Amino acid sequence: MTRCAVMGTGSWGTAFAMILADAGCEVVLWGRRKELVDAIDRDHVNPDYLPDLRLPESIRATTDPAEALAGADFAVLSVPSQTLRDNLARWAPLLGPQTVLVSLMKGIELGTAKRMSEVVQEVAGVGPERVVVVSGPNLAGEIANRQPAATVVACTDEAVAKRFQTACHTPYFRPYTNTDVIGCELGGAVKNVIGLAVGMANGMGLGDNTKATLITRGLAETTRLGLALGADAHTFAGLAGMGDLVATCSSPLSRNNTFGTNLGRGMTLAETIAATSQTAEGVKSCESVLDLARRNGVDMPIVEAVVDVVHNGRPTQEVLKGLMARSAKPERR
Ligand SMILES: NC(=O)C1=CN([C@@H]2O[C@H](COP(=O)(O)OP(=O)(O)OC[C@H]3O[C@@H](n4cnc5c(N)ncnc54)[C@H](OP(=O)(O)O)[C@@H]3O)[C@@H](O)[C@H]2O)C=CC1
Ligand SMILES: O=C(CO)COP(=O)(O)O
Repeated sequence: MTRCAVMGTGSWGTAFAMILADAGCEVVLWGRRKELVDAIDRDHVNPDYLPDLRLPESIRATTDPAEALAGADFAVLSVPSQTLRDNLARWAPLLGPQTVLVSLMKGIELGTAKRMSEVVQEVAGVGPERVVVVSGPNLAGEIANRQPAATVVACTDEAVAKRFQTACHTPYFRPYTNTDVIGCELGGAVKNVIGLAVGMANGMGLGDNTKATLITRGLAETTRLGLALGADAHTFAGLAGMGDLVATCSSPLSRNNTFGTNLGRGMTLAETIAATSQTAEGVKSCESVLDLARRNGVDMPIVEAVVDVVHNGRPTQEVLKGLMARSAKPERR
């Protein structure tokens, strides 16, 4: 039986543990808070993140990373991106020699501008063939209801991607493989930033033309960055690109979209942060995505606009005016 450790008892870690258990894997969830872990282990419910979901009884939970990772075929990493490096440094000595690390995270590291799979390789000291990325239109709240969804399982080694595809394939969750890890990760990280922008437009009372423009031009700048980094343009037309962008930008379940909506409605950054209990990766990753773009000479005006609002305190109206006043240019260049 395939054994999976899921590191993180947040909304996606918990929903993904359910997927793996439903697909027939033996699953141990690791969480850092004893009271939450005890509730999952005893009551088969995660009251803090997905209180309406009754988890499969086969899922065990622990606060001991060694217990979670012992004998794991796959270590599925689901903590906020900016905490991965420190967490993984503690977990790396506990990994088996064959354990494949799976990133569910959609962020870029601040300071280094590294993708999560790069951080994993560096900290765990493993090659790219031991790192899998899962990314797609996968709002945890919908998956927890076992609503049909698809995703992308990416690894440079297609055989490894296929192994994890089998491990997480259920009647309601359909994983496709891809060997373009860079494209899949960028799709996941940048869509959060575009989700913030679309949320802002929503909060400002703007309509579907504005939102469709931000989505489409957002995808154009994501693709530009991806091509500069060696990704395959086709990935951005797929589930990890367009698919996730559409889900995030249209759903009130998206934390990034909701965060942007609150800012667009005129809440201050401090008020918006106080109103957000879960991880909205784009809030931090907008800065690291912009950093990555600048390091590679790529123009990302929407990402820059989001940074201006979120981190430089510029009013949304003024930033939007600035985007519209950019010089006229051909759609493709
Ligand atoms: N939710 C979703 O729909 C989806 C999320 N993702 C991605 O999955 C990743 C995880 O997000 P998600 O589960 O949604 O986030 P949540 O905010 O729901 O949960 C965060 C989890 O990380 C834990 N955590 C927070 N800070 C630390 C830390 N410093 N060290 C260790 N653990 C910590 C939290 O523990 P505690 O409860 O103790 O604070 C909690 O278990 C993100 O990168 C996100 O973009 C991808 C697809 C879908
Ligand atoms: O990544 C997600 C859906 O695919 C979840 O989006 P949020 O993090 O914005 O909630």
